[in-house]
Amino acid sequence: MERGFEVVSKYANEQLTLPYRTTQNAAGYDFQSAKEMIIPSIWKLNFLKVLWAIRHETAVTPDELEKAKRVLKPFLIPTGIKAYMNPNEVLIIANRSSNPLKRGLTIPNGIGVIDADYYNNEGNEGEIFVQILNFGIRDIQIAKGERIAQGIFMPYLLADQDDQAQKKTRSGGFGSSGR
Ligand SMILES: O=c1ccn([C@H]2C[C@H](O)[C@@H](COP(=O)(O)OP(=O)(O)OP(=O)(O)O)O2)c(=O)[nH]1
Ligand SMILES: [Mg+2]
Repeated sequence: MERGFEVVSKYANEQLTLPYRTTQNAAGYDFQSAKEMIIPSIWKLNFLKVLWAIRHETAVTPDELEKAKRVLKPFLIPTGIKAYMNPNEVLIIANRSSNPLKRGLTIPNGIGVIDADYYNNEGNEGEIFVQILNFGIRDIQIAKGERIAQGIFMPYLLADQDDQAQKKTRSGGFGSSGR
């Protein structure tokens, strides 16, 4: 066993498709969304009003502020998939190039870095999520099973000083190691 994909246990009975390549020399394994999701356009809220209000400390209703925070925060699309790989390998999650062009969907972290020690971590079993922000003018509906991003396995290198820093055991993702 070198590297590959498995369905995380909470999706065991949902007939998810493991990531796959669509052409002979495709580098990326396409990941599907595990759930139907609506990704609201960041322009949907009264964006300028909220920004103006915050900046000038004028009245903005708690509702407007809540909506602003919700819509401006990236959404995490669950894939229901975990990836195993050799310890010197990493899985890079990249956007599909058609996503920004056709649907205004961007991956705000640029790329996702899926560490080998994320697999089966005690916090979330290593489920891979795709961060998405919709900068388009329409809300976007993502169907369950729709391809949303691609994963590329790569080897990575260590710096000469690598053993100087103590290593922790990974217990989750998205800031689990602190700030
Ligand atoms: O798009 C992504 C990026 C990361 N991850 C998971 C896998 C990765 O191993 C873990 C940690 O990612 P990263 O190190 O980039 O984020 P962090 O903010 O430094 O979190 P942590 O403190 O958990 O390392 O989160 C995803 O599922 N999707
Ligand atoms: Mg990290």
